[in-house]
Amino acid sequence: MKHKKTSFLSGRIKSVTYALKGFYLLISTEHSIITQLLISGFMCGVGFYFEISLVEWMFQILAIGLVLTAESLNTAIEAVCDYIQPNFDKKIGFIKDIAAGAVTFAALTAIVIGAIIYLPKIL
Ligand SMILES: Nc1ncnc2c1ncn2[C@@H]1O[C@H](COP(=O)(O)OP(=O)(O)OP(=O)(O)O)[C@@H](O)[C@H]1O
Repeated sequence: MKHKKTSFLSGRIKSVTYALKGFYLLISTEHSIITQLLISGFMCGVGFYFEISLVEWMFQILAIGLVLTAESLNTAIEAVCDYIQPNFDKKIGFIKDIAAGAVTFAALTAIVIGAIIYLPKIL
């Protein structure tokens, strides 16, 4: 699809506007993202409770960002799949499964980071 030629600056501003629109759509309509945000908020509360260090906060925030990013990309892949093939299709099932697998990678990483931060404080 051809777009009208825009200047570098207005092109960048438009891109940021679309990205913010996507961000708003994710946090306001996608249940998986809302669930992850609630878990992230809870983990931040736990972080304040245990008064974790600056470095621990940095790792926790990185882990949260990693999971939210993976979940968001998975949501986008699911949306593309549902758009191009709304009916049952083995290949679509495979694509959705591996996209969900990517979220599992991120979630496992976050769990390990959480364990490294909190287990010594609990045990
Ligand atoms: N069109 C399809 N054809 C074949 N298998 C599908 C199809 N749609 C979904 N599946 C299977 O169902 C699983 C869940 O798909 P779905 O799109 O419901 O993801 P979800 O993670 O449950 O979605 P949500 O993020 O909305 O909760 C997929 O991983 C895949 O195995």
